[in-house]
Amino acid sequence: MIPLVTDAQKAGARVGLKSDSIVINGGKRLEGRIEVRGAKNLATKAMVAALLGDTPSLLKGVPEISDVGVVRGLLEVYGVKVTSPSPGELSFDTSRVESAHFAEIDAHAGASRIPILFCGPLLHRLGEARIPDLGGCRIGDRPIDFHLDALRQFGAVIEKGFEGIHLTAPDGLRGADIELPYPSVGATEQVLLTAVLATGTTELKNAAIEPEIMDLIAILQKMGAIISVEPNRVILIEGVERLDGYNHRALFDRNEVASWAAAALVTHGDIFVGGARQTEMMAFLNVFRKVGGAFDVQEDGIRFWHPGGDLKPVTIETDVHPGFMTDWQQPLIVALTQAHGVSIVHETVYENRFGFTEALNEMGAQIVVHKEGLPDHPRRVARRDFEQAAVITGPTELHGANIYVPDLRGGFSHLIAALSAEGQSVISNIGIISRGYEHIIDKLETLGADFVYEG
Ligand SMILES: CC(=O)N[C@H]1[C@@H](OP(=O)(O)OP(=O)(O)OC[C@H]2O[C@@H](n3ccc(=O)[nH]c3=O)[C@H](O)[C@@H]2O)O[C@H](CO)[C@@H](O)[C@@H]1O
Ligand SMILES: C=C(OP(=O)(O)O)C(=O)O
Repeated sequence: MIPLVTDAQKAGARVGLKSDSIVINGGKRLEGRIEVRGAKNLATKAMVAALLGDTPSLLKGVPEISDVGVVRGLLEVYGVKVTSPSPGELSFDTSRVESAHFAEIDAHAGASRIPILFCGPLLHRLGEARIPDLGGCRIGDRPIDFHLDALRQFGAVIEKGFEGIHLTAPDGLRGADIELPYPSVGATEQVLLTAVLATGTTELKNAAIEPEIMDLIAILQKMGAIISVEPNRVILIEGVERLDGYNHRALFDRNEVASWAAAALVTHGDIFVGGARQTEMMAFLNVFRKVGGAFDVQEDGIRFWHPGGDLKPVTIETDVHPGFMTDWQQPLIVALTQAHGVSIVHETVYENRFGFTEALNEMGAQIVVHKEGLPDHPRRVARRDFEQAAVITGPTELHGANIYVPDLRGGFSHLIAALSAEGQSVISNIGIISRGYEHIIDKLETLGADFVYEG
C-alpha cells in the first residue's frame, strides 16, 4: 500500500522536520532571545523577481521555511540555477531560463500561493507560462480573479486546464490602467512583476501598500525598474527594456515577530525578538500595549514581555496595511482568552479564518464565532460582503488537548495555547507551521519550552 503523505508532512520534510507531532507540557514561561530572518511574504516574491533579471541576483536573510523550498523548486523547473553561497543566502542565475521543464511543475502543485506570481516573469522570459494549482492556507475561497483580469489587461491569453493554468501573450505585454476591486497583496505583486518589463506605463489604482510590497518595489528598483508610489494607493510603473539582478537583504518577518510577541504574553514570558523593527509593526504594537503587554524597541530587535497585572480586552478589525494584519489575529486571540472581559475580533480580509478557535474552545476558551459578523457593532473598517467576528470572553483557564492543526497561523496559536495550558497536549500536523516559521523546534528549546519532539 502506498503511504499517504499529507501536505503538512511534505512541508515539514522540506525543512528537515522528521515527526509530524509534538507533545507539549504546558505552564512554562517562555524566556530568552530568538532571531527572525526574512519574511515569508517577501522572500518568496523576491525569488520570483530574480527571474526578471538578465544577470544573477543575491537574496540575503532567507528563512529556512518550506515555502522557500517550494519556490526554489519551481525556479529550478523554470531553468534558474539556485545556489546557497552561505547560510541564509540564495543566489539565482537566470542565464539558462530558456530550458524550462514545464512537465515537472505538477510536483509543486498545491504547496503554496506563490506560483501564480510567475505569470508575468515567465511570459516576459519565455513567451509562455504554465502555473500549477495553488496551495497556501485554506482560509476562504482565495480566488485569483484580480490576478487573471490584470494579466488579461496586459495582453495575456489564459487557458485553464484540469491542473493549473497556461498563459501566452501573442502580442506581447503592454502597460495598462488597472484598478483592483480590493487592495490585494498578491494581485498588486502580480501587476508589479508584470508591468516592469511591459511596454509603456501602467497605472495601478487601489494597490496594496504592505511593507513587503514596498520591499519588493525596492528590489525591482535595484534591478532597474521605474516605479513610483503615489498618494491614495496609486502605483505608477514605467516599463523598461531589461532588468539586471539584485543584491538585497529581505525585510524581516513581521508576522513571526507578532506571533512570538503573543507567545510572550500568553506564557507570562519575556522574549527578545532579534531582527524585529518598530515601523512596520506599529498597528500590532498599539494593540499589544492596549491588551497589557510591554515592549521595548532596541537597535537590534524588540523585547516583548508580560509585565504582570490583568490583561485587558480589546476590539479590533483586521485590515490591509497600515491596519491590523489578518495574520496577527490568531496568536493574539490566544492572549485575549486571558484578558479580563469581552474582546471582539472582526476578520475583514478573509471569509473563513476563525476555524482554529474550535480547538481553543476544546482547551477551555470561550470563543463564539459569528459567521455573518456583528453588523451593528461600531468599528473603523467598512464592512465587506462577507466577514466574521469572534467574541472572546476571558479569562479562561486553558487545559491540554490533542489538536490537529489546520493552517499556518492557527497552528502557531494552538502551539502557544498548549504552551500556556495546564497539562499535556499533543499537537499534530505541525509540518504546516514550517511553511512560515523557521527553526520552530530549536526556538522552542531556546525559550525553555517543555516538550518532547522525536525529530
Ligand atoms: C504569500 C503571501 O504574501 N500571503 C499573504 C497575502 O496573501 P494574498 O496575496 O493571497 O492575499 P490578498 O491580499 O490577495 O487577499 C485579500 C483578499 O482579497 C481576495 N482576493 C484576492 C485576490 C483575487 O484575485 N481575488 C480576491 O477576491 C482574497 O480572497 C482575500 O479575501 O496577503 C494576505 C493579506 O495580507 C496575508 O494574509 C497572506 O499571508
Ligand atoms: C495566509 C498566509 O499565508 P499564505 O498566503 O501563504 O497562505 C499566512 O502567512 O498567514
